Amino acid sequence: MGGAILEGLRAPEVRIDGPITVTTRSAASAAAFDGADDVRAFASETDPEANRIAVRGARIVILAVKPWMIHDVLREIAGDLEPGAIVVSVAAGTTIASMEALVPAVNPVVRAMPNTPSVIGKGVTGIAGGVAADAEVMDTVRAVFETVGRVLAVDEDRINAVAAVSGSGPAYLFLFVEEFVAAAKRLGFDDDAAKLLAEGTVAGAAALLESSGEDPAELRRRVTSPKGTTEQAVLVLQSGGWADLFDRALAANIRRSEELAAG
Ligand SMILES: NC(=O)C1=CN([C@@H]2O[C@H](COP(=O)(O)OP(=O)(O)OC[C@H]3O[C@@H](n4cnc5c(N)ncnc54)[C@H](O)[C@@H]3O)[C@@H](O)[C@H]2O)C=CC1
Ligand SMILES: O=C(O)[C@@H]1CCC=N1
Repeated sequence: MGGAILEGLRAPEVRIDGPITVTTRSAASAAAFDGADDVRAFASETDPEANRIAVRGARIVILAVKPWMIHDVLREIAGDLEPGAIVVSVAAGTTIASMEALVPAVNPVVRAMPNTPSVIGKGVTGIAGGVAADAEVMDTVRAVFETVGRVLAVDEDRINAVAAVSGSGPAYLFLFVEEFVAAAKRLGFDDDAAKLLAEGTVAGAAALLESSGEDPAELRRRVTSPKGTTEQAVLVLQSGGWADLFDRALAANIRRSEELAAG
């Protein structure tokens, strides 16, 4: 996810007082930035001080390690944070209070829940601030994530729900596409043809939804000729219990965030 945010931030139209400093675990990942003038990369595998060096002088520190690693990384960097530097975690199920307990009180903590379309500037990110995150801090964090898409500010008690909808949401869409392609293949299309038809349709429909600004129900109506073929397929799909399926899927997602928060 950190890489997706970085890709978005590096887009030519985005202006940042740089360079951006990143750390990765592996030296090979860091080496990918050799020669870049907009990114400095350090690898914790070869430089045990990597994270501490990286945060020195930074106004905003974005943590994108696995949820169960966030606290250890915060303990590692806490003493090197600039006074007032904003600490942003994108980790699922890691509470603001648990992070605030590990950094100086002068460092505002913000939780962000982005998603992978950030890599092409079409991300959706929910943000929630802790006790020291005043309006200026939230504006700054909003501005960072707006460089890679759209931003919704929420209270922290809604961030697990944001994760369930938009954070994980791309995976639901990709699962739909996988199933759609598989169904096309079962109708007799070879792999290439099934992908062209099914993936092309999903990509085209998503672009139409975005560019038209129309309600999806209206766009569906325009495809569904009365007494036509679409109507028959939609009736079958609607009989599949999607509301219950989605409710259960999102509830399972939120449950997992709660488990992660409980440790
Ligand atoms: N993948 C997604 O779509 C989303 C992920 N997230 C959150 O993003 C976080 C990362 O998830 P993924 O990107 O899926 O995992 P990932 O495993 O792809 O990335 C983790 C990164 O952390 C780096 N890393 C590991 N230990 C490190 C250390 N000690 N110091 C510096 N860097 C270190 C690794 O090199 C790797 O690049 C998680 O907390 C997850 O909850 C949030 C929203 C969406
Ligand atoms: O699967 C996960 O835990 C992360 C959080 C949201 C999307 N990916």
